[in-house]
Order: sequence, then structure tokens, then C-alpha cells
Amino acid sequence: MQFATVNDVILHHQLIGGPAGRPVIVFANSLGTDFRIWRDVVVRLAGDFPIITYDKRGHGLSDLGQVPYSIDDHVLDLAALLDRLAVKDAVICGLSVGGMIAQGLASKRPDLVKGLVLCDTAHKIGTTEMWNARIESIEAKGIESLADAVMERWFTPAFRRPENAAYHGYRNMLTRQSAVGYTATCAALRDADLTEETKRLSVPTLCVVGDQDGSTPPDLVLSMARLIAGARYEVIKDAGHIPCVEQPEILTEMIRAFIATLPAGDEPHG
Ligand SMILES: O=C(O)CCC(=O)CC(=O)O
Repeated sequence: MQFATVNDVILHHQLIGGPAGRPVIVFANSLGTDFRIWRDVVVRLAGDFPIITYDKRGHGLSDLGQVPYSIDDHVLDLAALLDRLAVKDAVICGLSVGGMIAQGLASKRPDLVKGLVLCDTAHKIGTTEMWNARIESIEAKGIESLADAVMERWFTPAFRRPENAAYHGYRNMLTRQSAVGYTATCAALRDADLTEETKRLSVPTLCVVGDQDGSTPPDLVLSMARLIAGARYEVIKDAGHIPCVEQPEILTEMIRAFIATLPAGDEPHG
């Protein structure tokens, strides 16, 4: 575990070394989660690739910084973290708002990005009214008041069985998240429309979505995939919004197969 100060915030991150000459895979997490959601994918890839996971500002053990945020704040944080770690030409695998950060990074700093894996995300997520209602509700009643509804979007009924300890653990992750960091990121999502930037992307891209995603459903993810020249689109069966938790094996194999299609390089990493 490591901490780095970038753009005046401390970002909690983890760098797991891997063979030289393989692209670094960077995982960016979703709203209300921290980097532990990637654990079951990371353990399957560790040893074959260098890996970076990090908590975006306002999440996990990272600082809050100035609130509210814009999507650019999150993009510039990831760019600064990768510069700090001397990483270029990485594969950025982003989930939901993490996928928007990945799209923004590829647009603003193409030197950092060799390929994109866009999981359960879009060029625009939700409406101004929806995000404002969520912010107001959390400011009035806290994250707990919305937690059951969020769980229904994140996970399939099979995962939400009362006897599934993992379900309760991820619910704890959400409800213990900083409400201020959460609503500050809701504001970033509300104000972000990446349609024009995403249309101009020319980096190899894989778009994936859980077939039962209640936050960014398959049709929305497909509409993003259609904006990106040459992007591939895959649906993961029996998964909600967070396939790295529900179907880590399948997602890992998709990531491996995608990376195998990328031109080989000699990517530097610190
Ligand atoms: O997960 C995200 O990063 C944003 C999409 C969302 O609203 C997730 C949820 O349904 O709570």
C-alpha cells in the first residue's frame, strides 16, 4: 500500500510489479467503492502484468480535496499519479465513473494509454435531475438511506442472497464511504458529458457490461461502444454493475484476450 500526494490530494494506490515489456494495467473504481473491488481480477493477473489500483479522491483512503469535483479533477489525478510512477502506454480498465475517467485520460493524455477496457460505463451517465436528487437525499439522510436501492443496481438477485457474506461486505463498503466524497463525485458525474471526446478516441477499446447492470445497462454501454471506432462490445452473463466482483474470472479472461490483440511494446514503468 502506498500514498502519494498529487494535485494537493493524497491518493491511496497499490503498485504490483510484473514482467518488463508487458503493459501496466491500471484499474479505476466506481462511485462509492474503493480499489478492493478489483481484488479477484488482480489476483488472477498478478505475475503476468504490472498492476496499479488506486482510490480516486473522496474514496477509500484517499483525501477528499476540494469539493465538489469535476470529472477533469479525477482525470488529472490519475494522469499525475501515472506520471509520478513513470508509467506510459498503460491499459486503463475503468468501471463506471472510473470508465469515464479512463475515457477522459485517453482524450487528454493519449501518451499514457495503450488500450481501454470500459466496464459498465458510458460517455454520459444519468441526468442532472437524477444526480441532484441523489445528492440532496444523501445530504439529508446519508448513504445508508439509498444503500438497498444501490445494491439492486450493483448486484444480481443471486449475489444479493442474505446468506452471502460478500454481499454484506460490499454493502458495508458503500455505507462506510465518505458521503462528502460520494456526493462530490455525483456532481462530477452530473456535469460530465464526454460524447465529443469519446467520439474522437482512436485507442483500441473493449467495452463490457453485465447483462443485469441496473446503473449503466447494456443498451447504454453499447451506445458508447458505437462512438469509438473499432471498439469491441461484450456482455457478461449473470452480472450487475460490478462484474469484477460477480464474474471476475470471465472479466479477467476478456481483459487478457483484449491485451493479446494490442501491439507489443516496451512500456516503461517505475
Ligand atoms: O457506479 C458509478 O460510478 C456511477 C453509476 C451509479 O450511479 C452507480 C449506482 O447505481 O449507484
